[in-house]
Amino acid sequence: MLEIKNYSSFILNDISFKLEENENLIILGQNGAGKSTLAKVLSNLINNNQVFLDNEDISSIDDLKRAKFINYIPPGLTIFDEYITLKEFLELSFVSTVDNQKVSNIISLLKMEKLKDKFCKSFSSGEKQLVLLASAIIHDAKITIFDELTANLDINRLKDVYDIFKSDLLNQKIIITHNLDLAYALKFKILFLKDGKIEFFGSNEEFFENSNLEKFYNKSIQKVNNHLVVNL
Ligand SMILES: Nc1ncnc2c1ncn2[C@@H]1O[C@H](COP(=O)(O)OP(=O)(O)OP(=O)(O)O)[C@@H](O)[C@H]1O
Repeated sequence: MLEIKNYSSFILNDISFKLEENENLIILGQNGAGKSTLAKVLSNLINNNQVFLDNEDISSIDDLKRAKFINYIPPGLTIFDEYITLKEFLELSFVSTVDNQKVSNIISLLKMEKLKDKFCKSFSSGEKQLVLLASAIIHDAKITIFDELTANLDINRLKDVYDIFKSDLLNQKIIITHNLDLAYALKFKILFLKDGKIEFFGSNEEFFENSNLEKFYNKSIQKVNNHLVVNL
């Protein structure tokens, strides 16, 4: 169980919520609402004493154990080594012993065989996001937080990632996204942030009722015959 209690800062305002074991969450909200900041608080990249994993303050857990518990995947891949290949990068993603078979399996799962021995620095933005996903699967944390993982993916890749999110390949997931079709299709619980405050925390079904869509997105999106329609 993951819990945050009364967290406030100059960006976030009195944040409290609880996620049960293996309950997945989607975090929505406008640009600058505080989604990435909340993710960094939850993973203790922004140090605090208000986040608890199974009632244990995560700031008191040693770094290695915390890395196994919660993994924050940033929106972009930062590569410090110009000459690191995909295969080498993934080998570094293991928290403990490297399993080369697992690396090969993930590379074929994500259809990245052609990139295996190429330098990550040369990858396109979508490919870099797939590297981040592959790394998260290998890392295999109890909770993985994805910050805009799908922003640069084509529709086929988006479907692949959707299938992975729906599968048991990863444990508990927290997904920050601006893609409402993805959020709607995943059916995970929703947290909506506005100006650093939680405006909604509840079921996917309730969030995507037309009355809530109007409240949170004005008239720019509507549900018609169970499909989301954007009005630009
Ligand atoms: N280190 C910082 N110092 C000062 N202000 C910051 C810092 N980090 C974030 N902010 C501000 O806090 C607000 C929330 O930022 P955050 O990145 O959490 O938003 P977000 O909801 O993830 O936005 P987006 O959807 O655009 O990625 C923004 O106005 C941002 O400028």
